[in-house]
Amino acid sequence: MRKQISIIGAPMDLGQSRRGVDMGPSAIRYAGVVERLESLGYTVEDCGDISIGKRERFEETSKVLKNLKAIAKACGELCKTIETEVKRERFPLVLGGDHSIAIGTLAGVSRPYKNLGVIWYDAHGDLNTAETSPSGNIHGMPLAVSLGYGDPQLTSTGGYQPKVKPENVVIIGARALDMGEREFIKEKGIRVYTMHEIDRLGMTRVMTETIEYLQERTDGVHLSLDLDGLDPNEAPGVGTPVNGGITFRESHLAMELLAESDLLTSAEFVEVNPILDIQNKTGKLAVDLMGSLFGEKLL
Ligand SMILES: NC(=[NH2+])NCCC[C@H](N)C(=O)O
Ligand SMILES: [Mn+2]
Ligand SMILES: [Mn+2]
Repeated sequence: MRKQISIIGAPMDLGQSRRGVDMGPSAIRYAGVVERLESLGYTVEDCGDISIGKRERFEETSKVLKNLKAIAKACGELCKTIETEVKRERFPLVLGGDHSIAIGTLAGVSRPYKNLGVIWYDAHGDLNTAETSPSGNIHGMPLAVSLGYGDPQLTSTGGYQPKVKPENVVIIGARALDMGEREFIKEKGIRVYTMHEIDRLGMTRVMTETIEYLQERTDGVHLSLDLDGLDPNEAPGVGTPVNGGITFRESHLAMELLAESDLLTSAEFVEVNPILDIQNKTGKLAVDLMGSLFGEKLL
């Protein structure tokens, strides 16, 4: 992986209804992300936070795409910031914020690649559109948007689409998929390791298969890690917790195997909500996982 990391905060909370996730980037910084990565030999530049435009929250226009305009605008800005860092040949590490920011992240990281791979580490598929969403919350839609499905104000982020092809996506940790998402997955042939496969095959095999699969077909890989992919016992500070999740150990193993593969070209850690958290446990967990992802060894 590139030895120079650019940290970009995206304090977004408009993609869902629980306040506080906009403080996620601060919580991750307090947990010592910069020092942790520097201790591993990286040069780290904290680019600060992009601006989100909270006041537009009140210009509610649609119940099926809540805060659409403000989210589209912020994602456009995030995309531009990331593109600048990519041009500087730095590794973009984005801190969320709710998962709707992935629309901007993927728009920002994907342009140089013909076949960007995406690992979506999440309890959810985030494959809804306005038609299938049970909530109208855009944080349940960013993967669909990045595949080219959804409102044009979102899919057009960065001025090109799609950002990712369905065959280059691997979802890991899924255990709460809406009906429309299940159909979408089958129709598009997206590779998914649900909790069932993680239990059955073990994380080593899940990650080995994922890495081999992406190595064969992609020219860069983005990790989009939603902290709710982990079990709520390990990650209590998330807005949409789902029981029966990936453990702390399994997640560290997954990060270590990714580090070993040297496959990643960008990453983001999202949905850390300090208001719902217990003494920043989830923020600290995010930094611990980053440690493993960037090559920390036990011995
Ligand atoms: N990034 C997330 N935590 N997404 C949760 C999405 C929950 C549900 N599928 C919805 O569309 O509302
Ligand atoms: Mn999720
Ligand atoms: Mn998510």
